[in-house]
Amino acid sequence: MVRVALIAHDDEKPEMIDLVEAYEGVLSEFDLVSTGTTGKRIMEETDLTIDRKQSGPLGGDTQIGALVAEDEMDAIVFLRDPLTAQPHEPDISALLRICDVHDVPLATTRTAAEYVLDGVAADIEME
Ligand SMILES: O=C(CO)COP(=O)(O)O
Repeated sequence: MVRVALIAHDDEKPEMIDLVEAYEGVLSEFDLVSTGTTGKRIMEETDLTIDRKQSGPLGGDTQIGALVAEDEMDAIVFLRDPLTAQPHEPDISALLRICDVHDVPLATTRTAAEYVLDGVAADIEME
């Protein structure tokens, strides 16, 4: 099954909820993983089931990075807040880097996320 991670910083969580509601049908076909609070919010607002890792500042990005390193992730949607410093910036950078290393598609904005999710869904349909 296709495995997709959903992560959003606090200021981006409303955008993530809006995106997930628009793509709920597509996302319901995927095996979803998320950082703690993002996953909690998504499950409160939708019928999706998500494997919630730790909250980002407590290691959630690192846990998802480990899945990328083990070639267990197919795509990452990470709606980052570009205007606010995060205490766990090293973990965030490490996740972005390991996605580059393993060539895992990573979207950090709403529009990029739509392209990535549409692409992953199209790949499934072609199989
Ligand atoms: O901080 C995050 C990603 O770096 C997101 O963590 P939460 O989903 O727990 O808010």
